[in-house]
Amino acid sequence: MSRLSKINLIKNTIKSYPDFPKPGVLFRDIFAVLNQPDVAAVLYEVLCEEAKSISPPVDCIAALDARGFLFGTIIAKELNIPFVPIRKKGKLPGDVQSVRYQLEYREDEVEIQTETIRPGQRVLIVDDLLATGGTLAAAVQLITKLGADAVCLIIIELTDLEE
Ligand SMILES: O=P(O)(O)OC[C@H]1O[C@H](OP(=O)(O)OP(=O)(O)O)[C@H](O)[C@@H]1O
Ligand SMILES: Nc1ncnc2[nH]cnc12
Repeated sequence: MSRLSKINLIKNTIKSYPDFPKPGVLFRDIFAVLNQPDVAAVLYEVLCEEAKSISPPVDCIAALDARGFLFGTIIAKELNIPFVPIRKKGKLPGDVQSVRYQLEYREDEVEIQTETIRPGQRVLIVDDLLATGGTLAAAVQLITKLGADAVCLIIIELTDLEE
């Protein structure tokens, strides 16, 4: 299967739900892909190929709570590099760095354990979806605060939030 066919298969499997969780939001459900093992395998393959092609290579994967975890752990295993969680406020023990941000339909705060990232590392941030970009921007800020460099890998980019 060509790369384009793989991407089209993934795209056509993602389900869309109008007006969820509130009017005006077209919710894209990545779980529809994980519900079909053959399509999930294609998605994992595309993500791992993408992550492996990054040059210079990344030192670890930082994935976003919660849907980013579904893909970040698989990429980390395939590349044999550490997995680091970026979680919603109050869920990670020990010393943490925090950043507050605005989502498409609410406000939130994300945290990372300071000991998980070393200055100078190249960190691949993984998430399922980019809407306003607020979550990703907050994650990049967290990585930067710890003195590391951020590279990003996102599955779905919403190009029109009014859709
Ligand atoms: O680009 P943005 O406007 O910031 O939105 C994108 C973020 O919103 C969703 O996560 P959510 O916070 O809903 O958490 P979940 O993964 O736990 O469902 C999604 O998984 C992204 O992380
Ligand atoms: N439109 C959307 N679909 C799925 N997850 C989202 N997170 C933020 N906006 C979203």
